[in-house]
Amino acid sequence: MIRTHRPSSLYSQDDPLAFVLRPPETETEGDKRARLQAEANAKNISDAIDEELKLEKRKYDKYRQDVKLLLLGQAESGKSTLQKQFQLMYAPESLDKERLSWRIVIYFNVARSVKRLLDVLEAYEDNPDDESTMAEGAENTSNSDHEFSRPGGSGILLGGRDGSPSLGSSPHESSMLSPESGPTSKSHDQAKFIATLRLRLSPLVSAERALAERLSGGVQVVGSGKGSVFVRRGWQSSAFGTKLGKSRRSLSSVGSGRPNSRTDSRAGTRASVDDSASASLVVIDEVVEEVARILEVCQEDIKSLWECEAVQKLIQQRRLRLEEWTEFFLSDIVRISARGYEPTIDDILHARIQTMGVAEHTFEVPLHGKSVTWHLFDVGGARGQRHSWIPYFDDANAIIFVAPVSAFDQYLEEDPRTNRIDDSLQLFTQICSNPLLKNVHMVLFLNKTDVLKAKLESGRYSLLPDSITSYGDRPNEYEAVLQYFRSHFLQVHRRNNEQKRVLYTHFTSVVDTKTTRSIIANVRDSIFRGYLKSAALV
Ligand SMILES: Nc1nc2c(ncn2[C@@H]2O[C@H](COP(=O)(O)OP(=O)(O)OP(=O)(O)O)[C@@H](O)[C@H]2O)c(=O)[nH]1
Ligand SMILES: [Mg+2]
Repeated sequence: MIRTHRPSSLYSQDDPLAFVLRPPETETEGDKRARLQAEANAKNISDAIDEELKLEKRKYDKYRQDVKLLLLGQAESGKSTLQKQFQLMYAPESLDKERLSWRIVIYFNVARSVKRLLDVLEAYEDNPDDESTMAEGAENTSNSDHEFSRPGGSGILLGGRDGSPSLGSSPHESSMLSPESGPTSKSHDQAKFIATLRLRLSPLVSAERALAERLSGGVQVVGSGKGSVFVRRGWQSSAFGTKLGKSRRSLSSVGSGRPNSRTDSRAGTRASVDDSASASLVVIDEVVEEVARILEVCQEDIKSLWECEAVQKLIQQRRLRLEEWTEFFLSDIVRISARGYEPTIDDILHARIQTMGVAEHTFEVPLHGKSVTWHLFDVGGARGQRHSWIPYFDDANAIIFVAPVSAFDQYLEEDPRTNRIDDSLQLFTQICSNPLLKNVHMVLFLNKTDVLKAKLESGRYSLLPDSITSYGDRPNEYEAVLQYFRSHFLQVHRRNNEQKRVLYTHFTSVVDTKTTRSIIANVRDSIFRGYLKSAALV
């Protein structure tokens, strides 16, 4: 019946394709065999392609059902540290296997911190009365007009109003130099002491550049802060795959800027490396071994530098502001410099290296006796990195936005005019209002609460109206400050919440494994509730 409605040519008894493809009448037996063989080969290839497509489709269908979680937030907010906590919880053996490869990062953190202390002392020696004498990374005093700026760039960040600190007086220093009494000879001896330390520590300071190059594979990221070192996912295996006995690289051979080919070629692409695979290499690197030897020799000098009165006084006066990891590693330098040192999990959680692009980590997370694959996307948070987040917005199920509440007195490394809390609020506004993310489960981590607490308890920091314009007459106490910052973030969310979605907020210190574990479990459950609903499994 249907036939009658169709053009007659379609109902021809002869298949036109078969007609064209039919063998020539002159085909010999040999030709026929060859033709049949070619047809069989073509069919095999076609079947293989079909199978591959089916596999891809299955993978894609599964990927669609997996949980995709983005960790977003500005640089240094704690995203990668949170990723390590996920790894510790759901793939602990992979973090354990990576343990040795973290040595280079920790050594780099130590070398850079030592260099920084020496730079500050030098600047200070040259100009002891200049309150703006501070090292790189110290706060900028100028021209921001946001809520968290200091009115008129006043001295809240500078401190140091009670005269010039005197240099040096650690036990090691006294025993070395036996300073004479009297201010002139003391300051002379102290200057000599610092000069001696500078000389003794020069191999470590020189090694800093070599370590940076080794870590970054010579890749320089423009516009992302002074001297920052970025790594991609998988750096543990790709950057230090040189095993002893094969093409050794020593301190003297680095500095050529030779890029690591894998690190380079993947720029702008998704970097996805299986955790267990990347971690299984035993990494022995000549550069690292040489730095380990230098550290072993220098440990007492580093300790003296760290404990010396000049440094401690500059810290007290907030003329020298140190990052969390500097304090953590220098306070424990003897352990870290010991022969055969292996980083602990706590060391790994405190180690600092900037993330480049977007790094995907995959975990199997248990759910009702089964397991669901979670893809965790840890992004680089510096301004120059943020463009790379966007391709991941499309199919994200959940976001953890990490905002460091301790950063109220800090400015972006990549833009010293922007206060870090302001930047976090602006970024959070963009995330909350992004139409691609309107159905995403949103979690906010107000992080580095331990650092905030320590700052406030030191009595050296204040949020009173002279430092933050809208703080009003609230008390300068931890709880009040936390609630104040929380209310700012909640307000941003409320103003950009047409979908009436819930915002789950947590006060966190993601270097603290115990508390972070229970927060992760909480976040996992809330994400799963949404996941089950959307997967129509309940
Ligand atoms: N004390 C303390 N230190 C923290 C906390 N969270 C992160 N850190 C430290 O802050 C430094 C920066 O943390 P990362 O996790 O590398 O920051 P990130 O957000 O991944 O930074 P980018 O990769 O540059 O975007 C590391 O040395 C961490 O150990 C915290 O809650 N408390
Ligand atoms: Mg990171």
